[in-house]
Order: sequence, then C-alpha cells, then structure tokens
Amino acid sequence: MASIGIIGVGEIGRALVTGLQDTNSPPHVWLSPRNAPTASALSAQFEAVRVCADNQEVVDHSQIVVISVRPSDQDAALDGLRISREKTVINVMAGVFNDDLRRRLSTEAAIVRAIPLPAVSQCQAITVVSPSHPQVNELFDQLGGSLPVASEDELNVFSALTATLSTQYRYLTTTAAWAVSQGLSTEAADRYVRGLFQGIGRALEDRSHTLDELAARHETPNGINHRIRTTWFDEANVGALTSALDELLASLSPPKRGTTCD
Ligand SMILES: NC(=O)C1=CN([C@@H]2O[C@H](COP(=O)(O)OP(=O)(O)OC[C@H]3O[C@@H](n4cnc5c(N)ncnc54)[C@H](OP(=O)(O)O)[C@@H]3O)[C@@H](O)[C@H]2O)C=CC1
Repeated sequence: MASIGIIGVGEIGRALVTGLQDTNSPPHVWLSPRNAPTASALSAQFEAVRVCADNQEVVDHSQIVVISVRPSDQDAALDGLRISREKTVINVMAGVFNDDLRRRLSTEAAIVRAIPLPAVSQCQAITVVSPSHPQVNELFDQLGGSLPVASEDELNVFSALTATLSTQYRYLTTTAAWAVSQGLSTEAADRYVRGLFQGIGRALEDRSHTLDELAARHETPNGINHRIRTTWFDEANVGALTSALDELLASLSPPKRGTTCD
C-alpha cells in the first residue's frame, strides 16, 4: 500500500492509523506532530508509524495525504503547504468541498472527499468517497468498504445520516434511564438495552430483508411494539426528524455559485 500521511491526529486520524495497521499489508504512516500524546503513543505502538517535525514533512514523506483537522483549524494546518501533483489528498473535513480545498492548497493533486467513521479502527466502516478514485477506494476497502458516489452533494446526504449517530446512542440512554426510574438496577438496564440493540445489529447483517420488512417482523399488529411506534414515533415525530435532516443538509450544501434566489 502507498505511504500515508495524516495531518490532524485526533479521533479520526487515530482510528485510521489503527485500522491501517491491522490490514494485510500495513503501510508506512507519517503523522503531524500536534496532539503529541496521541501521535507518539501510535508511533510507540506501531513500528511503521512515525511522527514528523511539521505538516510539510508529512506531505513530503507520503503518497496519500489525509487531512483530518477540524474545518476551523484549516488555516493554521494548511496554509503554505506544498503538495505536488502526483500525490493524492483525502479530504475528511465535514462540509469542506474539494474545490475550496484545492483553491486553498493551490495544488493539482487529486483530491478525494471521504467520510471515515470511528469504526475504521476495526476495519468495519463503510466509507463514502467522492469522486471515485481507485487508490483511495482500495484503501477504504481494506478498512471495511468504500462507497464511491458521483457528487459531493450526494456525499453530503450520507454526511447528514452520520449526524444521527449520537442521537441514536441518546435514544438508548433515555430508554435505559427510564427503566432505572422504574426500579431496575443501572447494570441490568444497561445490559438489557445493549442486548436489544446488539440483536438489531445482528438482524441487519441479513441483507435478504429490507429495513421495512425487518421493522414489520418485530411488530405484532396492535401489539406493544405497534403501540410505542404509533404513539411516540408518530407522524409529527417523523416529520420533525425529516425537517432536522433537511435543514442540516441545506447547511452542508451552500447555494451553487452563480444561481439567484427569486
Ligand atoms: N469524528 C467523526 O466521527 C468524524 C469526523 N470527521 C471530520 O474529521 C475531522 C477530524 O475530526 P475528529 O478527528 O473528530 O477531530 P479531533 O478534534 O479529534 O482531531 C483533530 C486533530 O487535529 C489537530 N490539529 C489542530 N490543528 C492542527 C494543525 N495546525 N496541524 C496539525 N494538526 C492539527 C488537533 O489537535 P488539538 O487537539 O491539539 O487541537 C486534533 O488532534 C473533522 O474535520 C471532522 O469534520 C469526518 C467524519 C467523521
């Protein structure tokens, strides 16, 4: 595999390094020096991982450069970097379009946007990429799978879906807390709620049924699942979720340049 540089060694940077070192042919990985405790811990853990003196050195050592800083840190992380045309840049910054990053970097290198999720650390995440790029697709295939999409507008729809994750965990904590309020021990409630959702995870592995079919199989007409779905996840609740996703997507996709609002 090509040598990989990572500028921004936070949650996603660390997950990428960990997953890559678990692949059949772990690549050499070059890390930016900021967040020194994490970078040096990764370097101590994996022989093929090194910490560089600065971000330019990361670029110079790498064939593929992953930019995984927060969007608000772009100026400090990227200004002045020189990236030659034969390299490939993977842009994981949420809401940052490839064209805008190209202007900032003044580079002719290929730039591919991607949404790696924390589960890349276990090589178990599907990573959406745009545009499709053989080398980048192959890299994410080794980390659980790549899903190339034709446009960044399409990628933003996937990005909006990822924004539901913490809410889904909160749903679990809310139901577990309710059970505790009814007298269950925290341990029993936690264990049972985890078990319920691990069961959902296993059922989802079966791709021979649609999501609608799986939902229907867990519901007896007029039974207790039907009751909660129709009294709580009613049309108003579904509408509120849909509106929140619409608004998020609009904020991720600024109006096209040259269009007018009238
Ligand atoms: N978390 C997620 O699930 C996902 C995140 N993303 C995107 O990935 C990017 C990273 O997210 P995440 O890993 O969660 O964020 P983190 O804040 O955990 O990591 C960002 C890292 O970048 C470092 N950094 C800041 N400035 C510089 C600089 N000048 N040079 C080098 N490194 C710098 C930060 O150091 P310090 O802490 O010292 O500031 C931090 O370690 C974001 O753009 C986010 O939108 C995309 C998909 C999913």
